[in-house]
Amino acid sequence: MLSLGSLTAGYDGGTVLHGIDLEIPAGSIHAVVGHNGAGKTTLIQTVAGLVPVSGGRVSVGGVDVTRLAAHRRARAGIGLVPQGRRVFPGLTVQEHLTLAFGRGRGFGRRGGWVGGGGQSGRARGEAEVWTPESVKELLPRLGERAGHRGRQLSGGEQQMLAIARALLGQPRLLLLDEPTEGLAPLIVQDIAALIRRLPEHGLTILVAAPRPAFAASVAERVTILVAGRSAGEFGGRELRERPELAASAMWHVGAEDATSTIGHSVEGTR
Ligand SMILES: Nc1ncnc2c1ncn2[C@@H]1O[C@H](COP(=O)(O)OP(=O)(O)OP(=O)(O)O)[C@@H](O)[C@H]1O
Repeated sequence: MLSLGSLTAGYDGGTVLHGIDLEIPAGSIHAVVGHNGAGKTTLIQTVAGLVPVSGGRVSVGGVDVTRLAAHRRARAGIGLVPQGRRVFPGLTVQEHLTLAFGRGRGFGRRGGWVGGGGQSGRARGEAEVWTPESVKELLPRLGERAGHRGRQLSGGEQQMLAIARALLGQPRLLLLDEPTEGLAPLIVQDIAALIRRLPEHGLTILVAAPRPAFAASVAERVTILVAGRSAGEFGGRELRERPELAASAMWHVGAEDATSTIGHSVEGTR
């Protein structure tokens, strides 16, 4: 579904991602883990089309979208839940949902790769078409809070609203950037349970998270990012059973030259 090949990207100030390779099958959950500044947000935003690619390729559903602008990727079915949630403090939950639904109408149904490479205008394969009502069924708390304004919501409720808003863009690939940032442990479990259920609704997920334990609790596969490079890919189950594998990959490549030590550190931890 999502395929990154030798992806290099960054900002005017310099390259942040150095040759990332990643394959995420349709309907699966993949997490990318790393310390602050490792490049998780840059990776998510590069897939969303918000950070320019300087080398390599991004393809979704077999179609190369490397040169496609962000708004066209959104229309084609790439949804983003940004870091920090970006909920409007003065708008109610219902207003957020209504606006997102209006904006997302027709999203996810255009672009060659949607619906298994169908033609423009063709309906999306089996992925769900979300409405404000159906996202409130998925997230009953939002129904209970429909009349509350953004600023009255807890951090967990704001995160649910941010996810609901992205779903109303009718994505098939959903990118989540640090969805548990600043949340209490019990709420983190709720968000994890929610993310695990999303593939049942036809979604493929890429989630960025600082903590390997959270990543391993939601994802089938976990990539460890160190200084903009992959320092290893593990099974979620493998990391749940042997959390030291992630710690080792994250810490062995530190002050030393990342390029020369990554291969060694990954080999040494398997
Ligand atoms: N808009 C920007 N312009 C220039 N450099 C940036 C920009 N955003 C991030 N960077 C740099 O890119 C590198 C990777 O940052 P990024 O935010 O992708 O990391 P991260 O893993 O998401 O970290 P965090 O957990 O702190 O969000 C850092 O060195 C950062 O300073």
